[in-house]
Amino acid sequence: MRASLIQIAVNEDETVEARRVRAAALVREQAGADLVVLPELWTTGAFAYEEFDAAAEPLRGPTYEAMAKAAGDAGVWLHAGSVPERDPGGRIYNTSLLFSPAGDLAASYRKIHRFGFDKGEAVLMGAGREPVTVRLPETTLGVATCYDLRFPELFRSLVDAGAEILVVPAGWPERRRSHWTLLAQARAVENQAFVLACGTAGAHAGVPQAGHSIVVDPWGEVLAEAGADEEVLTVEFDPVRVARTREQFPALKDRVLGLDPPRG
Ligand SMILES: O=C(O)CCC(=O)C(=O)O
Repeated sequence: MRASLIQIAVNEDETVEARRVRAAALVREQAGADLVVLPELWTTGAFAYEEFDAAAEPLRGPTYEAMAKAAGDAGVWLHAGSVPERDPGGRIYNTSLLFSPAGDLAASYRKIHRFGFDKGEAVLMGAGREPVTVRLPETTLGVATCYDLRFPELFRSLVDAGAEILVVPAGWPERRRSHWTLLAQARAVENQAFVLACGTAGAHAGVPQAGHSIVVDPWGEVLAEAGADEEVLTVEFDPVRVARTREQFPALKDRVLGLDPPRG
């Protein structure tokens, strides 16, 4: 399986529309890949809180249209990253869009864990409730978005639903880059799954982005890692390695569920 992670730069000197056109062209250039991944909120930038309202679009809005066409033109499975989605009631969600190689919507996922504590995304956006997996011909993807990476129980639920490849678009800040790398490896090791984590480059709203998109195998080894700047990270791997790793080192089978509450 060949995957391309498009670590696009999100800078304020480019309009949303210009970046959308550029992202679609970058997706088309990946024809021949099986899976292409874009980062979180790459139209506005994950920290451009003041832009969310103006840039919010319906699920089937301009980003949907551009990405559906690009996936179909390239003939790839496309995780198109996330957009600020405005639902019919006016609420905004951080929603990921996934397309099949025919350009059809295969799934959408509303980010469950919103970042910002008592400000930013956490107050401006609604929270998703439903973990999402997507069945591909040879494997199953489980999806999560940025801050979700800190919540292992979400990833366990994806693995329980059959996920072998965990795809994590993000807009992770440079300031916590060490957490990004560490958590991507931890989610891969504990779930014995591939992790494909695609971040943004550049800087917006005064927040330099970490870049360093990363692909980790089910043994926790880093297969590929991007630098800080805009880059397409391409990697080949065999999803069968997930089943092999889980057979050869069957730690997932040793889970003890439904423990008593702690005493003390
Ligand atoms: O958890 C972090 O450190 C970064 C999270 C984040 O930036 C986000 O979810 O948008």
